[in-house]
This record gives sequence, C-alpha cells and structure tokens, in this order.
Amino acid sequence: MTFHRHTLYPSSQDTSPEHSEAPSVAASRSQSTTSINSVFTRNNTSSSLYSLTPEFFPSVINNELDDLNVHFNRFDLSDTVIDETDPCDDTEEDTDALTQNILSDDSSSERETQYAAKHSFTDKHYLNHLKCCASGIFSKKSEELKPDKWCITLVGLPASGKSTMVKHLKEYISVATSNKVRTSIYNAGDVRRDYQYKLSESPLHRADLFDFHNKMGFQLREKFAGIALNQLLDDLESDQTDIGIFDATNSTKERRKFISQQIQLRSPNIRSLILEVKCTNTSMRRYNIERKTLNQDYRHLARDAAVKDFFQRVEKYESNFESITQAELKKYQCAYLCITNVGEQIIYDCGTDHGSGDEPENNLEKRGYFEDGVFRQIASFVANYRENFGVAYLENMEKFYTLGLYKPLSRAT
Ligand SMILES: Nc1ncnc2c1ncn2[C@@H]1O[C@H](COP(=O)(O)OP(=O)(O)O)[C@@H](O)[C@H]1O
Ligand SMILES: O=P(O)(O)OC[C@H]1O[C@@](CO)(OP(=O)(O)O)[C@@H](O)[C@@H]1O
Repeated sequence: MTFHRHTLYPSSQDTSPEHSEAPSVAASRSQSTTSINSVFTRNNTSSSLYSLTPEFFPSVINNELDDLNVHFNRFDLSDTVIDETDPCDDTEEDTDALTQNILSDDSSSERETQYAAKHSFTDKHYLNHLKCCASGIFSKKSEELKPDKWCITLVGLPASGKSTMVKHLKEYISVATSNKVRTSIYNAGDVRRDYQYKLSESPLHRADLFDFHNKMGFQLREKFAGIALNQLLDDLESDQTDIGIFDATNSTKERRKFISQQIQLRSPNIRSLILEVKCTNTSMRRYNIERKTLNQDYRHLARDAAVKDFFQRVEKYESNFESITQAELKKYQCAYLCITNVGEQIIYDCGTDHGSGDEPENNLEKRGYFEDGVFRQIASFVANYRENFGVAYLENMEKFYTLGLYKPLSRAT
C-alpha cells in the first residue's frame, strides 16, 4: 500500500490502483476544523456489512441510566480534537507538578495513612510497596535510541474498546511484519489490579477510586499509570520492544502532558502517536459495559451491582474528560488517529500544520513519521479495522440483544 504524503487513504475522487487497499469508507474532507487532515465517515451507501452501527433498545438502556441517575451525555462525533489555540500555556514549573505528585513520597503519605486507618486499611505494605515502585523511576535519559521506536498513547473512556483494539493491533503488526516488529501493551488497569488483588485489598473500592475529586484515588491512579508508563519506556530503551502501547484512559490534558514529558526525557527519538478510541453508540457502550463487568474488578460482586458500579465509573471519567486539542498535538509532536464505533468514523491528523513556520525537528513529516513502515501499518490497521475485526464484534453485539441475552437492570437495584 502506498500512502500519499499526509494521506492515509485516498480522497473519494482518487481511484488509482495504488489505493486498492483503501477502506470502503465514504470519505469526506472535514470542513469544520482546518487543522484536522481528514475525517472519514461511513454512510449507508457503503457496501460493507454494518456500514452504520445499529442501536438496540436505546430507550430501555437510557431508562436504566435514568433509574440510577447516571448520565452519559458528553460524547458526540463532533467532540474530537478541539481547535484550541493555547491550552498549554502553563509554565515549566507547572508541568512538573504532576511528576512531583506521582513521585512524591511525603505529600500524600499522612493523608493516606489517616485514610487507611479510618477505613480499617491495615496493610501498610501495599502503599509502601507502591511508593517504592513509583519513586525515582523517571530519571533515565537515552538519546541514542534509534528513531524507530513508537509510543502509542491510548485515549478513551472505560469500555470504549481500547484494550481489545490494541490486542488486535498487536496481532496485526505481528502478522503484517512476520514478527519483525515487536509490540507490547502496558495497561495501567492491570498494574492496579496487581496491587489490589495480589498484595491486599485496596484502600479505595469500586467507583470511588475513579472519583476525580477524591485526591487519594486520583494519586493512586496516577501512580499506577506512572508504573505502567515507566515499564513501557524501559522496554523501548532496552530494546525489548519496538512499539509500546500505553493502555489507560489518559483522559486529561495534565496526564497527556506528563506522558509527553516522560517520553521526551527518555529520548526525543521516540515517535509519538495518540490513538483515541471512541464509542458513541448507546447499545455498544451498554454491551461493552456488560462484558467489562466479567473482569477481575467485579469477581465478588453480583452482576447488577457490577454493571451499576461500572456505569458510575464511566460517568466519573466522562464528566472529567478533556478533549484532545490541536495545540496539544502540536506541542507534543504527536500524530493522531481516532476511531469511533469500531470504524464508523476515522479521523487522522498527521501534523501537516504542526510544522508550518516551525523548525524542521518540530515537523512530523520532516522527522520521517509518514515514511515509517510502523506508522503505515498502524494507519492501515485503523483504516481496515471495521472490516477485519469490527464486523465480528457487531454480529456478537446484535446476538446479545436479539437472542435475549440482554437483561436490563432490575429497577430495585
Ligand atoms: N472491537 C472489539 N471486538 C470484540 N469485543 C470488543 C471490542 N470492543 C469492545 N469489546 C468488548 O467490550 C469489552 C470492553 O472493551 P475494552 O476493550 O476492555 O474497553 P476499554 O479498554 O476501553 O475499557 C471487551 O471485554 C469486549 O468484550
Ligand atoms: O490511569 P487512568 O487513565 O485512569 O486509566 C487506568 C484505569 O482505566 C481502567 C478504566 O476502566 O482500565 P481497564 O478498564 O482497562 O481496567 C481502569 O481499570 C484503570 O484503573
């Protein structure tokens, strides 16, 4: 497959043979946001199965949410990448605040101890061990890294399909490159689960941990994420892997800034891509949440209570979600891909505007991003995701609703 400069897929007019692998997506240039390179949205003239994502029982699902007083309302397709001019105006001192917060051994310890005591949390080992892991970990620098290492930062709400998609990506890259390119996934949720279930019970439980107003919960999550990110960067640096995927929600600007700083500290040669995974279809979200509650987080909880808790978790993330901005992408020198509803819509921003007037090293094209085989593979994977992986998923979702497997929450829960 040959990519045109800045072009992952052909425009709808381009029918040259080199584009024969292009997705069967009705392509349309985005008119609204000049900085976004392209937006592709399926429409019902697309020939493939499930060109549009069906909804099942949307009003029943909305009633479930209403009964619990949970509201999913922020997301629609226009919410992706805001053309904000100057969101990153904070000083370098500010930029270190989160790092300090994550690494700090003392600022939160007293409160944590008090909290633990108050909540009969006796396993000091848990927090001490966590602090050991999180301290002193971001001090390495390795500028000599070859410029073919990639860090993919996922962005997306819980249950939007991030983890599943990147497992598919890993498989895809492995097959497409005959195992020559190694991909590894670093999941902040898995780090958390390790702490919560191997060492002891967590001091915070269920949806409380994900409450952004709960300082302890916030700090713990940042630490878990820091551990996962550090492992990723270690593995890139020691050539254990070629593509490191950071799987977390990464839903705030501050978190994304932290990630970018850590990448830069390790090596300016690490190439950076944000992959946003969105799910705006009510039935998909509900189906994914049902599946999500089968994981270890809810092993001791009845199904209805688990679904309810996960609804609340998603709502907490959603109400604190900060959309990615053009200024972030430019400042952090990130390529950007966004996939919605397993490929109903695909957006990409290859940074064509990032470099205008900038120094060559600040221009993704001049840094060779788009000639890079890895980038092409990832872009091709995203472009063809619906056909290759999404259709099977949509068939299963349809069965879930049409074969009576969907049991709405009982109003009494
Ligand atoms: N593309 C997909 N293919 C198959 N199953 C999917 C897909 N996306 C989501 N799911 C289902 O939804 C559940 C939640 O998705 P997951 O990838 O864990 O979301 P996230 O990582 O964003 O929290 C998965 O366990 C899986 O059952
Ligand atoms: O660090 P943040 O971005 O909050 O994301 C990590 C969190 O994402 C979640 C969101 O649900 O991931 P996962 O579902 O994959 O387990 C939590 O488990 C995990 O603690």
